[in-house]
Amino acid sequence: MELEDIGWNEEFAAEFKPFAKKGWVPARLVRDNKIAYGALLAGPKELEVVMSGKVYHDATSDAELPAVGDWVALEVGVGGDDNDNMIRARLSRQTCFSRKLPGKSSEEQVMAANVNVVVVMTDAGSDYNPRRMERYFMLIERSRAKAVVLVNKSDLFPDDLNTSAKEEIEELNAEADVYITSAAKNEGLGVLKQYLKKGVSITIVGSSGVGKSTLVNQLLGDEWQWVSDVNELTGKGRHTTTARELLVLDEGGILIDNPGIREVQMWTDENTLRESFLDIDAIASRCKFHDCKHASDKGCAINAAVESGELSIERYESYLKLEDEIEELNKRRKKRQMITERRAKRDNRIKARNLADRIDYDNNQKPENY
Ligand SMILES: Nc1nc2c(ncn2[C@@H]2O[C@H](COP(=O)(O)OP(=O)(O)OP(=O)(O)O)[C@@H](O)[C@H]2O)c(=O)[nH]1
Ligand SMILES: [Zn+2]
Repeated sequence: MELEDIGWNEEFAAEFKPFAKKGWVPARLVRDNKIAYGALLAGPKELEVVMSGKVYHDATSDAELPAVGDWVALEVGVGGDDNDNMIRARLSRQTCFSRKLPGKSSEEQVMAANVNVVVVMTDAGSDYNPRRMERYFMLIERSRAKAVVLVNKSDLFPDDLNTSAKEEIEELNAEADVYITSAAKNEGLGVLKQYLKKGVSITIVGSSGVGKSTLVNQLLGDEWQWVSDVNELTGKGRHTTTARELLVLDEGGILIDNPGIREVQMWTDENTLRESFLDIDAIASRCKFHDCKHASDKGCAINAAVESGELSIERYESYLKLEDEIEELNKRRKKRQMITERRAKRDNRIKARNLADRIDYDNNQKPENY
């Protein structure tokens, strides 16, 4: 395995020159364990690494800390205890797939660095939501990666439905490549070959249950050939490598899949939910009473629409559940935000765990006029 196989290129090499003079080596981060990172080096070799106090302190926000997919300059074998591989610098990101955390408008969370292609999975059925698709496109455009959309589960829907979803998505974003696929039946996936080339990093996003894992399994093949040469070297079996968030596919291409990306599927909000019921809102505006609960209220336009067949009963029921769903969503988000903040505080403390860093860190924690 060469560095090029895992995404190294001329720009990275140019930026790395001064670091090479110090005896540091390039590595790509394949895992973020919070306490330590996993890094893949030429060889191939996989090492546990920690970030230096300088890298930690120079980061003015969490988004600037090393993330999965980043290229770093590594000092191998300093000290002698378990902290002996140190991230000395992070190279500039050529792309950066990130999201703004809900509630903290300025806080950015990096899901993966240096991703070249983001594959969005949806289907032509209940998952299909043009507003959500637009928001994915927004994230991808900001990341500077290429957008590829799979209208999956094509085996479950009529051809014309699949085609109209595809065409509508193409209208939303002329830059995106859109394909109809069935991950379960391994149909139409061949189009991904054009992206899965040596050194190209891709990641997959989409709602829960849309087929992401099924696609990953198809790409990896039945034998789950995770960077087999690395495995031979480290003696790590398939179960120990599942924690790795960056995989080199045998046929070429690098797959990045981590919890941050997985969670993007929950990244929906009140507005998106409400927008998906705009048609029903329009009907509701015809209700006789302004505060109509659309249950058995007199003069309810929604009830009338259900009776006349203009509105399906299923859609009516999900509309009634909307308010509950929004409340649930907001509760979940608040909880997640609290956990994230608490965890971030703890992790930052742990990351600065070697002694010098720790002293540095503690000094910085003191008030200015201490
Ligand atoms: N009919 C059909 N079923 C599919 C297809 N792709 C996936 N499925 C099924 O849909 C279900 C969910 O698929 P997953 O691959 O686990 O979905 P996921 O996106 O990874 O879901 P999360 O792990 O929750 O994010 C499974 O039962 C799959 O077998 C498809 O193309 N056609
Ligand atoms: Zn009503």
